[in-house]
Amino acid sequence: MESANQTLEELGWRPFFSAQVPQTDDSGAEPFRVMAVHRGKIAVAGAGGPLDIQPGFGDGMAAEDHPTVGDWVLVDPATLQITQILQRANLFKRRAPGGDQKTQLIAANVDTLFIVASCNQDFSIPRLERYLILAREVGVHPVIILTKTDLTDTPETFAAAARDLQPGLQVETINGKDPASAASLSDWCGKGQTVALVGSSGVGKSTLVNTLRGSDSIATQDIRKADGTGRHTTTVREMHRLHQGGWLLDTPGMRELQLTDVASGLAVVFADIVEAAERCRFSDCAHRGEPGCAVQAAIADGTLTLARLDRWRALVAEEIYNSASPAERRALDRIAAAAANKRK
Ligand SMILES: Nc1nc2c(ncn2[C@@H]2O[C@H](COP(=O)(O)OP(=O)(O)OP(=O)(O)O)[C@@H](O)[C@H]2O)c(=O)[nH]1
Ligand SMILES: [Zn+2]
Repeated sequence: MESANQTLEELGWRPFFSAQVPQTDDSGAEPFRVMAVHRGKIAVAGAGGPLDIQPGFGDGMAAEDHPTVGDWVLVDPATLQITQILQRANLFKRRAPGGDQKTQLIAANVDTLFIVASCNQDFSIPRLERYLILAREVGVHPVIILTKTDLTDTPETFAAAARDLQPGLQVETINGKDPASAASLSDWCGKGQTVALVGSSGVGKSTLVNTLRGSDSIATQDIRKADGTGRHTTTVREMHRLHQGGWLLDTPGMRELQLTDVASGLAVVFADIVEAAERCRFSDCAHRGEPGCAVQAAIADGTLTLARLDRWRALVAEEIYNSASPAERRALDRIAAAAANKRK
């Protein structure tokens, strides 16, 4: 069992969570971390070791009131029931596929989001920007990981372009196949640390995961092959132990997260444009040539590029669309179709 013999601190326990447990609580409920959510049971781990508990907590309540992997919960040792989900430091969720707007929880309490991209023709600033917006929206610390440094003579050019995205942004360049190179990520992968990773197909996420999990990942695979139970297929979401003692939350849902409802993340990543727009003469300025436009002024003096303004416009339009209800979307589709007809 991956989670055997961990102290609470090693599981990621910290003052943010302990402050939520009343000192005078005589219910006897103890903190556990949700390690995996299977179809028929929830695997948790606490100071006394791992435990399987029955699902059911939160039934009939909103999606957010259900436990998800990474959560800290209080469990009554007598009944083995969850009595409370502690307030989350952050929560990754998405709209369930299909038009019914249902929310699916992906992961909770992630310390660091690795945004993975590669140093080659796939490197894309707009794509990195989208993941950064997601990180800011969720409130998780982002670190940009640029893989495949061994395939380029100029990894620093890629790193510099990424660092330009936001002041103070952490950017690491690595060869994901080389454990010594990936060791530069230790700060975020040590005991008690929880990481998750996103990035498009082929950038080297699986490779990096295998390197970070080290012998554990090989051991786990071998066990799964040997017992042939196929239990992996019944696991919905799971925390994986990293070689350096941290935890990785890695699921397809996590890797493929899309932007939805990220208005505040957008405002943080494009704070320069938002701040300039506040200085425009007209409060409804479209920044398309109006007099007294501070955004156009920023472009003129070189502090803002037109390309960045265009990316912001496209993301704002997308955010409006994605956050709209199905009826609003149909209206937006009609407006777009009418505009396209006019241009013809
Ligand atoms: N040279 C080199 N190759 C790498 C590196 N990282 C990954 N690769 C290779 O790139 C290819 C894609 O890597 P994956 O780890 O499968 O990429 P992924 O992001 O998991 O892709 P998906 O599973 O499609 O999401 C594989 O052939 C890897 O061996 C690296 O740092 N250097
Ligand atoms: Zn303006």
